[in-house]
Amino acid sequence: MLTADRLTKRHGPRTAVDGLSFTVAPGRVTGFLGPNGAGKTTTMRMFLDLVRPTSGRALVDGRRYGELAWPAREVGALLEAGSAHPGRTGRAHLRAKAHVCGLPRIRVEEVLDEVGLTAAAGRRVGGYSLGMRQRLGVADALLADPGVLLFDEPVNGLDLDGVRWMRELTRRLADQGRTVLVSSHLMSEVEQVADHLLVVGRGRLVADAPVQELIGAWSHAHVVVHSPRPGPLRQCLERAAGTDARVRVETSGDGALRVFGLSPERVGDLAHEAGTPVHGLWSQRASLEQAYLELTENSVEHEARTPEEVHA
Ligand SMILES: Nc1ncnc2c1ncn2[C@@H]1O[C@H](COP(=O)(O)OP(=O)(O)OP(=O)(O)O)[C@@H](O)[C@H]1O
Repeated sequence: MLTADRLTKRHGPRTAVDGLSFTVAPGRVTGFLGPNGAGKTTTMRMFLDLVRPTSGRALVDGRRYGELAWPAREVGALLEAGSAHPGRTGRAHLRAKAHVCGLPRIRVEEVLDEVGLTAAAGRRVGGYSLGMRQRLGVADALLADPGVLLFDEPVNGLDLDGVRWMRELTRRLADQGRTVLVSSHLMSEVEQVADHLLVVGRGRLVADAPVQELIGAWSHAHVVVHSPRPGPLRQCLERAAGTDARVRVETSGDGALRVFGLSPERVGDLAHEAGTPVHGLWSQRASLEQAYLELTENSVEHEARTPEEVHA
């Protein structure tokens, strides 16, 4: 379990992390989502005592990292590819860490096998591809079999096979009952692997909810209607909406009308009643990615909100 309690980090006048409070529960993958510069890396580093909070607390199983009896056995992290010395072999890098942690050498072979690096373990890290370095970073994180894992942008630079492998691995680790926090700046990426999402923008928490709940609340449908006479059609739709605040009509760049709060059937019937020709009419779902971009773009003005509040 990870707990951020009013966690704040300032660099001079710049606030990187601004009063974040959340918990990350075991047994599920929690996506830590936000655009570049939102404060994800800084937050993760505060859990590992690599960055000292200006105020607030970052706790691993209720304690600060520095207070953990066996930190490496309690929390593992993949922060950036390339932290291993380029002149060392992958195996030597892991053996050195195993030695420090008091682990048997056989454990090194186990994790090498788990991340698919056994064949390359005797080669120098300097010659590894980015994907191989990511795998070595994961092996390093898993070496002491920790219950808590922090992965910062783990799929950056990976090819399709590597991305799939990383997804399956994070799922497996969560299914084993571990606490898994995975950061990304892409909704499309975390959406596929996370059970729960923490969304940050400009250092502040803007959403904290299960992925399914966010999909339900953010992917609002609307009707797109093309007419050679959009003006009269718009007037007729707005008249029919009356005082119903859920109904909204917008004109998009290509002249089509976007109608929120009415079914496609109702829009078709209203156009027919008004005698306006319709050249196209369909129902469309706004993507979760789009909703996320809108939410984080304006995040500086917002407090953390539930999905219902986001679209209220
Ligand atoms: N040591 C530092 N000194 C000054 N500013 C910093 C420092 N570390 C981070 N920042 C700033 O704090 C903000 C948050 O950075 P952080 O790296 O945590 O964001 P991020 O969400 O991980 O983004 P990215 O995906 O780009 O790494 C950014 O504006 C960054 O420039």
